[in-house]
Amino acid sequence: MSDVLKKLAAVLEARKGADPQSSYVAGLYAKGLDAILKKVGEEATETVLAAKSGERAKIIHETADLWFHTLIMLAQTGLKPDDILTELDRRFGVSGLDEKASRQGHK
Ligand SMILES: N=c1c2ncn([C@@H]3O[C@H](COP(=O)(O)OP(=O)(O)OP(=O)(O)O)[C@@H](O)[C@H]3O)c2ncn1[C@@H]1O[C@H](COP(=O)(O)O)[C@@H](O)[C@H]1O
Repeated sequence: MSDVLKKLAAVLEARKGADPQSSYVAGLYAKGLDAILKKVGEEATETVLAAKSGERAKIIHETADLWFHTLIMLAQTGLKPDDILTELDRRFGVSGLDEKASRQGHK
């Protein structure tokens, strides 16, 4: 799968030292965690409405906005996408689905 999450997370880290006037992300950091969480909440609502509309392009656009703002939230709280991917990977392993998937792959 694409490593865009990792690349984007690196850009978001770099924006921590940027002028808030020069960058949307730096501007959000400057406003603080509450402002970031407000955006996450708004984007989550917009994603739900998009899914209800059933419009594929809208769902993709709003989910991208939600993921993007979630990545900013993670950066602000000292976390990286890998922390979440590791947790999902662990759950996948616990469910036994990875073993089943690899067995099917070897059929
Ligand atoms: N992926 C994104 C991205 N997705 C969404 N957005 C911004 O997130 C905001 C989404 O807010 P809304 O949907 O509410 O739309 P809006 O009404 O225009 O925004 P608001 O006025 O409500 O803030 C918009 O301003 C978008 O421009 C993004 N801004 C930046 N990026 C990436 O982040 C990187 C760093 O961005 P800068 O910090 O701006 O350089 C860039 O290189 C891009 O790759």
